[in-house]
Amino acid sequence: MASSILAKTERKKIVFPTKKELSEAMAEYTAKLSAKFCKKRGYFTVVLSGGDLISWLSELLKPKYQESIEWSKWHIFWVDERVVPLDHKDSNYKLALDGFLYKVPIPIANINAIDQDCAALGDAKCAAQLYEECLKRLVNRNIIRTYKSSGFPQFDLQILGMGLDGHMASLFPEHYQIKDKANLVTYITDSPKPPSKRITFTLPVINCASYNLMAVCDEAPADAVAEVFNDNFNYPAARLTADEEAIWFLDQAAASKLSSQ
Ligand SMILES: O=C(O)[C@H](O)[C@@H](O)[C@H](O)[C@H](O)COP(=O)(O)O
Repeated sequence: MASSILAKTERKKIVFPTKKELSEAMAEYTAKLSAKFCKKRGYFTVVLSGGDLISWLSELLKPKYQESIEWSKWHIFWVDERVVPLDHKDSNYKLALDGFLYKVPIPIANINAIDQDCAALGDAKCAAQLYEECLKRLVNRNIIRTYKSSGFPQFDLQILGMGLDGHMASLFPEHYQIKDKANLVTYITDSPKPPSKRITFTLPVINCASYNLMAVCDEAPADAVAEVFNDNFNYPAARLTADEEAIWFLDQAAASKLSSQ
């Protein structure tokens, strides 16, 4: 069902001189979309991943955003999560909570973590199934929109990072999860990036989002960035599209291997 409903947009990019400017732009981008969606539908659905970008998002803690953003209308999700107890240092939920979410007035009921029992037991399959059910419940309550008439969840903004091997979310090269078009959420128990057990949105769900912002900094991922911009689809991140806009925010170092900047 999913391949026919995949959203398609051109891949865009903006290169920033430094990480600081990139994180300021990321906060501004997020705040503008928050205003747009809160006005339009009274909700803003935001999907986070793990990694460095959470620290870049702390720009949103600045007073101008603290005061202007309608935090009570935000609903938070994770594009991927490590299946570890929610208070474990490897948990993406804990990372975002400590780094940013605790410090803004988003109602706790709007923060959609994976099931804590599955997480504590390290049961990735169960965690993926329950997270998919959670998405479906929120679709039924009209908090998450659906992409056209497909029934696929459509998030307002998804903020992603990319690994050195070109993975995004927990969709890794040469792992079957990248081909899953039947489920909304799937799982992996042999992730090349530790920890090994994770859940992840599938590619159709990722690409149905209205706005996908991929943020990559530093020299280490520069080769992978160049592969993506050469359309090397063995790199999962090269498959990122969106309904409205799929945009890459790069710092100068991450963009250093691109043929044109
Ligand atoms: O939980 C995770 O590991 C991720 O969601 C993963 O997809 C991450 O976003 C990239 O690996 C980039 O991570 P860094 O920013 O740490 O390089």
